[in-house]
Amino acid sequence: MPQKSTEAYPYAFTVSYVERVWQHRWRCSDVTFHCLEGALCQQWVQTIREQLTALTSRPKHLLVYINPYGGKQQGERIYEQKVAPLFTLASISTDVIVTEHANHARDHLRTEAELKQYDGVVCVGGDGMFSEMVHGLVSRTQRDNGVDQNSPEEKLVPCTLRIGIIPAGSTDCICYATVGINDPVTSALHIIVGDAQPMDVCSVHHNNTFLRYSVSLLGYGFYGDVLADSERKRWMGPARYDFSGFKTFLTHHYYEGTVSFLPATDILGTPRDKTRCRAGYVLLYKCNLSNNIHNQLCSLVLYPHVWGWRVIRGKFLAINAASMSCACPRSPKGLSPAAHLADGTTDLILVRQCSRFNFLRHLLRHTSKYDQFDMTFVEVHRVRRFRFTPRYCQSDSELDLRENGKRLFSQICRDHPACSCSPAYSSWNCDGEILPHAAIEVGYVTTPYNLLCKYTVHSESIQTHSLFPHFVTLQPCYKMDKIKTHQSTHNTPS
Ligand SMILES: Nc1ncnc2c1ncn2[C@@H]1O[C@H](COP(=O)(O)OP(=O)(O)OP(=O)(O)O)[C@@H](O)[C@H]1O
Repeated sequence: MPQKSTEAYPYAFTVSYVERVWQHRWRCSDVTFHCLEGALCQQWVQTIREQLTALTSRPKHLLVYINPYGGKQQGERIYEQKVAPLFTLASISTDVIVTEHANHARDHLRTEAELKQYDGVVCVGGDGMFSEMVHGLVSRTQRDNGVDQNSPEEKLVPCTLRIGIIPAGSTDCICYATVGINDPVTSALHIIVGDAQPMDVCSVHHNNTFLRYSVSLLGYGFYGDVLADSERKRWMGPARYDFSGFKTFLTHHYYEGTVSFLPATDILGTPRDKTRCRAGYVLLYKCNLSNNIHNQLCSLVLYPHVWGWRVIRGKFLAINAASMSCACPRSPKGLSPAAHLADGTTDLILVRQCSRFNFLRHLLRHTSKYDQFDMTFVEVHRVRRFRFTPRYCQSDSELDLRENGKRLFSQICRDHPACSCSPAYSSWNCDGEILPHAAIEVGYVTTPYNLLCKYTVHSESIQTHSLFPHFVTLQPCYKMDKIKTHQSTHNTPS
């Protein structure tokens, strides 16, 4: 600000706000307002403070878990340098726990954490850390409410606490699919402004025993085999996924079994919709419905009339259940581009036995804008529940798919000599973890918690550099000589 104006308006205050700088990337900017009178300045500060305090959706106290070993092992640095300063600016107090071992966050949330004192729980890490938090929080909520987690018939009780994720992992698919970008600052700003997005969770069972929750991808066949192989090659770092992916593609194993599912027949959207919705239901985007109508529609689809179970037997290269789009930087539209985050369904994608060339075409569709499901050997169903039973039933001694891959393979070939090329079982990849059973039942897809993030639905209509009505924080009222000078901005409260 020119020296003359500074003298004319000696009082000032600075407002920080969130700015969209490029597509889904957000940044914090600030603007300084200059006043003639100290009292007027103080009045402005006071009023804006009151407005900010009245915003109940914003978190004030957060519990933060940092995985120091996720991704490129930058979790602590990312938090200290990029996230903590923003939380401080927004007057958010935090309790920070740097995890010391796998499942530290899960067990702490499940048993010790004093959850009542927090407005949300945030993890700094990848999808594995996020899954730990989901397991800790959802398990604790079900236990506190007397829900039997082992029963696939039971619907999950919602958690009151919200969950946030700061991307610091290898793939960060959940962050990408919900925020639209893997950027720690953008995620921190979504958390600060209190954006929240309900999310579906599937509970996975075997013989009426709870195995795990899934929020993104349950994959048998191709994605299970890729994960199982890549786990044995951890020493290769992130390159292991490419290596194992290529190897699994070449082996081209198919698996026989029976898929039974309960179709979600009464909902309006389908997995082949062209439009995208990251806020629960597609009509919000298509017809610009008001939030009220959107909420009514969401509750409508949560209490549906359901038709009977359908059964499909066959030989499958892949069976995938996508509870969200599963978009990631490599597959910007994801495995099921039109999947909704919170409509109580999952998109069940069946890829039947086909030639390698056709399977390659199918995989390449994940990276293109063309319809993923427009192939004769691919079918997709929006379902509320499903089961899978492999053709050759397992005995319990054969179940340790994680560690005994080779032993299992030879055992299977012994037991099933007709099988000369494909093993009888694959593994289930459940959000990046291998399940110990091939026969599974997925309970009702429910929406038990809110994610502190949001993939803005009307993104196309918002101009870059637009000012969001979210004041992040307010600097105190200073005399002009105490604040930093902003040459480019000159705002004067009237
Ligand atoms: N202190 C720790 N030491 C070892 N392992 C940990 C620790 N804290 C968390 N973990 C485990 O590390 C696993 C991987 O972490 P995370 O998901 O953060 O990173 P990633 O696997 O690199 O990323 P992504 O899941 O996005 O590919 C998690 O399953 C978690 O259980």
